Amino acid sequence: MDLTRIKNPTFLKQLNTEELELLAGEIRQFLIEKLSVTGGHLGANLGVVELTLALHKQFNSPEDKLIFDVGHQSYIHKMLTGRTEQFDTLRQYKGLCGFPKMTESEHDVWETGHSSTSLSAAMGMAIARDMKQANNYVVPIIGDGALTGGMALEALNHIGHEKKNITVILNDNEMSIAGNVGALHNALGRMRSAGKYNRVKDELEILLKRIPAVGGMIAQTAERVKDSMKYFMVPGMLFEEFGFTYFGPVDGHDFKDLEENIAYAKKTQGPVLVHVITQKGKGYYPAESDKKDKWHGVGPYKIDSGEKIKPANSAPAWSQVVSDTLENIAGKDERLAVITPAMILGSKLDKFQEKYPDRLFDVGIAEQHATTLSAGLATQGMKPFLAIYSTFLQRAYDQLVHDVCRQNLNVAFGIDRAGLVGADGETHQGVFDIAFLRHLPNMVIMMPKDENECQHMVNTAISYNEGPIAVRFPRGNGLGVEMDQELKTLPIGQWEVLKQGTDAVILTFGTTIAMSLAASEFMQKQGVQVEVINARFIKPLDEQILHDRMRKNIPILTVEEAVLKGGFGSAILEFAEENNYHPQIKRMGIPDRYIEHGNVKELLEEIDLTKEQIVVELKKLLAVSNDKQKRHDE
Ligand SMILES: Cc1ncc(C[n+]2csc(CCOP(=O)(O)OP(=O)(O)O)c2C)c(N)n1
Ligand SMILES: CC(=O)[C@@H](O)[C@H](O)COP(=O)(O)O
Ligand SMILES: [Mg+2]
Repeated sequence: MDLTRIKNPTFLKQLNTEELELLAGEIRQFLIEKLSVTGGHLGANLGVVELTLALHKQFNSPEDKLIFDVGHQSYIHKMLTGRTEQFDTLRQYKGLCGFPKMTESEHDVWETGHSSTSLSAAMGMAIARDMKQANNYVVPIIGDGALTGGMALEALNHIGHEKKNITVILNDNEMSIAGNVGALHNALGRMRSAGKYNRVKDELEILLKRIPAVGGMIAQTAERVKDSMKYFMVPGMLFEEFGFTYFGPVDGHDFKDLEENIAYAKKTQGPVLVHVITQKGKGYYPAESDKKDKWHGVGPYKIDSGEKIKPANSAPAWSQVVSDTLENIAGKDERLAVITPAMILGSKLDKFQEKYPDRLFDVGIAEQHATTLSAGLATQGMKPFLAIYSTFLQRAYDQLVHDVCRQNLNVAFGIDRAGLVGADGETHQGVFDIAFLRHLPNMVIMMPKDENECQHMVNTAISYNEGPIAVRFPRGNGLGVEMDQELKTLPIGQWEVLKQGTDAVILTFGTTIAMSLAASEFMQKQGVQVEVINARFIKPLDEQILHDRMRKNIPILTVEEAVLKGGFGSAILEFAEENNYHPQIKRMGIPDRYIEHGNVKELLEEIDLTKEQIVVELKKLLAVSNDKQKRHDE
């Protein structure tokens, strides 16, 4: 079938099992081909082809609300809702988003990207439905990994209490990005092996109803028998205790099983949970057989061999530099414990885990727990290093404020994916961490200019014992610089002059150093000497340098790949105001809006965070400054 002709999912209602199976095969083939060029979350999507088809056949989207948790597995949903022909632009600039996006389709009723929000959103939609006395279905689809997120458990608790009609589809593939972890994961494992329960319960109820209620004794005893059997037989007892009717485990690749159980669930009053067992990567051997992550998220690859097409850059990944440094230090510092909230592979910590299995803690998708656990570790004299993406650290704001910084605990944060991340887009850009960390008392924030300075900053963070400290670093690979053999500790708050100059100064750090140096070189050719300083400590500031430059009234340009509001540039403005200086200051960075997906270069150009714009801003600064000087001299 020509998949690009699918405009909406209603046609599915006419298809029988064989036709659905045929369609599933075509969709799988389409995804394998398209993503071999664009990359994307192949493994997760290959696992939900049948499930998504069955859901769109059984429910009437968008009246019925299909809510995809994390949303990385919504490609089939997008294909069924008229977006197949956009897949050549998947996760590209101005192209198809890799997560649900309301502006793309009315069928995308909730936007995700961060995990574990679907049940709470579903509860909100169910309450609204009931207040409006409507009767649509609300159907969150949540993975076994996302279910380990605290929000999901908060929502289960509330939904079960309110007994709202919500049909939760648990997509259980035993995987998070890597293998799933946690007691809940183990409980799901028991449920997977427990076999069918629902029909047994129904048959039992039919049998019990046939027993003549002699004086009620038999019926009461029979009821007790049923309930006690329930404890032994209900694989989903955990969910039944939460007030849900549990259906499953259901074969997530068998249309008959899927449709039968979804139909059952639709007829059931109150909260329902359908436990669907799927296989991540299904239908593509290189993904299915992958031991690490079942091709959760991949770049381009060769279809026949499954060989991944590596990008040219041979420099080590920033995450690898951090992980290797942790490994180096772990051998010398018994206090070190490394914590990751379900990102062991993204943070390149698998090798560390092999070498130090007792000092690496994967807590699941639980950033709040990870942060306060780290704080608890620090109270006992240990040195926790929390490896966490900038965007996911947002989940733990109060733990930062209330547990870590207020108690001034020695927690080190390795803030990965700091800055624009590119293809994952607005839900994942790591651009807010400076703004939400800088105003926290006691917090130290630094960012390295290259991998060599990165290893020294990791070492500095671990040897620092005066409170919380964060080293932030970007997604991707480093610059390929020479690495020192000996680790150093950097003096806290000390900046580094990279290029001398007296006419203006650029204060910058991390990924915007290169464009700043290039702009300064360009200005030098025009006879203007622009100093470039590596402001590698975002907090505390290098006050000695600032007093010196501001006293001389040198125009200052700050450049950062982070939000302007509350960012590093704001700190410079605050310093001038607090010390009664009045230099010309201009800030460059991320504007006050969300930055969508695309490659980082395109995104930087979109927001004018470029060498060319730095030159423009420098010229404007100098013009104003010269004018001021002229008026002053007259
Ligand atoms: C708050 C948050 N933390 C971490 C992630 C990174 N992440 C994306 S998908 C994923 C695993 C999700 O597992 P599951 O829900 O089982 O979905 P599957 O990929 O197995 O289909 C993780 C940890 C995220 N998106 N959001
Ligand atoms: C969907 C999700 O949140 C993760 O899969 C994320 O996309 C990983 O990002 P990296 O590719 O930067 O590790
Ligand atoms: Mg999973």
